[in-house]
Amino acid sequence: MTEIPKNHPRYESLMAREQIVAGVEKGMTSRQGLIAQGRGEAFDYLIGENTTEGAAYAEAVAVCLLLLAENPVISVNGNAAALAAAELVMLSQLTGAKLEVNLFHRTDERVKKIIGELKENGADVVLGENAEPLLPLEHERAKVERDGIFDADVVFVPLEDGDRCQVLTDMKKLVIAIDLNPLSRTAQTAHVSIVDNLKRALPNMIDMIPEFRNMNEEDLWEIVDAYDNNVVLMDAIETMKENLTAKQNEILGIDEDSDKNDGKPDETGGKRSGNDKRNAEREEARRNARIQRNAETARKVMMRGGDLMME
Ligand SMILES: Nc1ncnc2c1ncn2[C@@H]1O[C@H](COP(=O)(O)OP(=O)(O)OP(=O)(O)O)[C@@H](O)[C@H]1O
Ligand SMILES: CC(C)(COP(=O)(O)O)[C@@H](O)C(=O)O
Ligand code: BAL
Repeated sequence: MTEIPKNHPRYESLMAREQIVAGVEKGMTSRQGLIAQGRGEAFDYLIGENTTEGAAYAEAVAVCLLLLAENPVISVNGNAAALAAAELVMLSQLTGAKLEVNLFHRTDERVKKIIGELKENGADVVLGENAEPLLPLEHERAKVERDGIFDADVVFVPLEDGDRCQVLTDMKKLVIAIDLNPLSRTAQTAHVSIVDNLKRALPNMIDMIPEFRNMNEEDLWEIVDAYDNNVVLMDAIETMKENLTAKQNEILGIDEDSDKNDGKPDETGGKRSGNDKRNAEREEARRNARIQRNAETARKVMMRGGDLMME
């Protein structure tokens, strides 16, 4: 393993690479997983390598859904096991969700190794070894356990493929996905698409659990019902556009802050101008508008999900 100094500007991302490489060396992660991580990194760069407001919102709704579900299952693949085995186990213990290994590049050996890794991190039972081809798919992701993904009402699929995501939603399950690519078929198909790095999303979700754990079901449903996945996807794409525009302006030497100083000191001791204040107000208004739009259109998407669950 290459020693990565903690003060390296790309520390987190380089460490994740080391984890994925270690996962391949242990026989848990596929070599294709290295490429998938690279695609994720590219989108992470565009989103600013931070959890956006929209992603945090999706993470909160995902926690509510996992707490509401009767038979929630967390689907684990080779990348997720390499990046966050301990967090997956913790999330399963805190929400009562089962863990099931489900692989695209499936081999019995990899399934066993991933189960072993989850157990080493404290998991008691991990499904996946007795999977049968129960999903209408012509590849290995069709193999699921009857008591696990097949019977689940909510399936949490960190790093998922669009095909299975579609099939699971067709089976009237609620699907939560983590995918840094808001354009992927997975992100577009899931009911809750968390456009965030798996390594940030899982700890965030674990931290949120105490906030929601003692809420009654009605209040949790209210949060879920008010959610609109389209707003979250739009927000992720908008953030990427804004980041690209800011970089473009930087290259062009356009100083967005040039006319902002009118001499008023801000809380950091610097200067804060009327323009600056107006920009902050505009940003606030824009954020409120997004949330407003969200509230207005939310019911359509998640109520539909809620109805499906009731059927
Ligand atoms: N660490 C990570 N955190 C979050 N997302 C990630 C991470 N690593 C990879 N991804 C995303 O996971 C996805 C996994 O790759 P995969 O090849 O299955 O997607 P895909 O074929 O593009 O999916 P789809 O069928 O949904 O269009 C990629 O879209 C990538 O952006
Ligand atoms: C590499 C991976 C993201 C995961 O593969 P597995 O661990 O076999 O489910 C796969 O979905 C792919 O896109 O190639
Ligand atoms: N994204 C293609 C393979 C899979 O994840 O199922």
